[in-house]
Amino acid sequence: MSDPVAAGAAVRLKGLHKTFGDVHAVRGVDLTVAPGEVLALLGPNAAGKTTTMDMLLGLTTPDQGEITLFGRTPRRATAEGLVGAMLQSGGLLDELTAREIVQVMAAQYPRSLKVDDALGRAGVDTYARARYGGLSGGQKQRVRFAAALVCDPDLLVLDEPTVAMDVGARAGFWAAMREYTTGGRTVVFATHYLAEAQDFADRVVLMRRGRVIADGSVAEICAKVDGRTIGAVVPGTPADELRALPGVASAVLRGDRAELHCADSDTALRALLARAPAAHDISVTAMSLEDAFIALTADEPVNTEEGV
Ligand SMILES: Nc1ncnc2c1ncn2[C@@H]1O[C@H](COP(=O)(O)OP(=O)(O)OP(=O)(O)O)[C@@H](O)[C@H]1O
Repeated sequence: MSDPVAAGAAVRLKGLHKTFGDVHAVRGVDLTVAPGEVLALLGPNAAGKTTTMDMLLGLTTPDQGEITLFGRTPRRATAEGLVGAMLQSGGLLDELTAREIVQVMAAQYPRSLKVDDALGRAGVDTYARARYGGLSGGQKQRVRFAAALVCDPDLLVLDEPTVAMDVGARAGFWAAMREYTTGGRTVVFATHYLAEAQDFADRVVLMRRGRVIADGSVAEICAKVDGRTIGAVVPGTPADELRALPGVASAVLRGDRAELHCADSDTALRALLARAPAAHDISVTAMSLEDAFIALTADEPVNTEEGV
């Protein structure tokens, strides 16, 4: 490894490919994650996020490519307790209590947090003695989080960690994550909640059809998509006239309030004020992460399981 960043990387994926029958799920993913980085993996359904994470953790073998975690194989890094994971798949034993599950996990590692500490950080204290099988979906997620944390890992890998959590549980989860990352630890998480990526990630990697199509900070990803949105109250101006203004790509009118999506917002704003001099309450905003996500994955069928 000649690249010093790659040499000291928490995660290094090089030329990863994975095929399931006819489905080429991951098609040449290269990714280096520095220690201390919090990386959100985004993409539509079937983009290859879970397959990439499973390979990263050594749960699935790539057809091609190399994976190292802190310079070790995934298996070795996991055995040394450097990696904690919270995955969509893999059930925990329904008969055990939350506390027993975390105890079993802790016993497998050379160093670990105190079980009560992990339970407390994950917000499980109040139902630690309840059987796992009897817990709600969001409560189970938090037990999984405690189980991932207990080895006191340097890298946490989380696949849609807040699925099934209510608003309060989700806020508690991210507060615990902030505490965990304060010490410079690394997190790779996949999510469909773009606000979580926006609020929590240092870096966003956008996947589509098995490839990385954008990689950067939220601001950098948003800047990949040209355009801005102009909002304004425009009394008596028909939508078709707004749509026809130079610089405007599309327009939505709700009552007198217009939202103009613009390829060239300077030109559009001048034209708007010329056409509707009474326009007021004007705002010009950059693309949100959601706008960028939709634009960059635009021809992707929504909610399909097709990967080819
Ligand atoms: N074990 C498997 N057997 C067959 N096909 C699989 C398997 N695992 C994944 N796939 C396929 O690989 C593609 C990528 O799936 P993957 O779960 O990695 O996507 P994802 O980005 O995590 O999607 P989602 O957001 O829906 O969780 C999909 O087409 C999926 O059907």
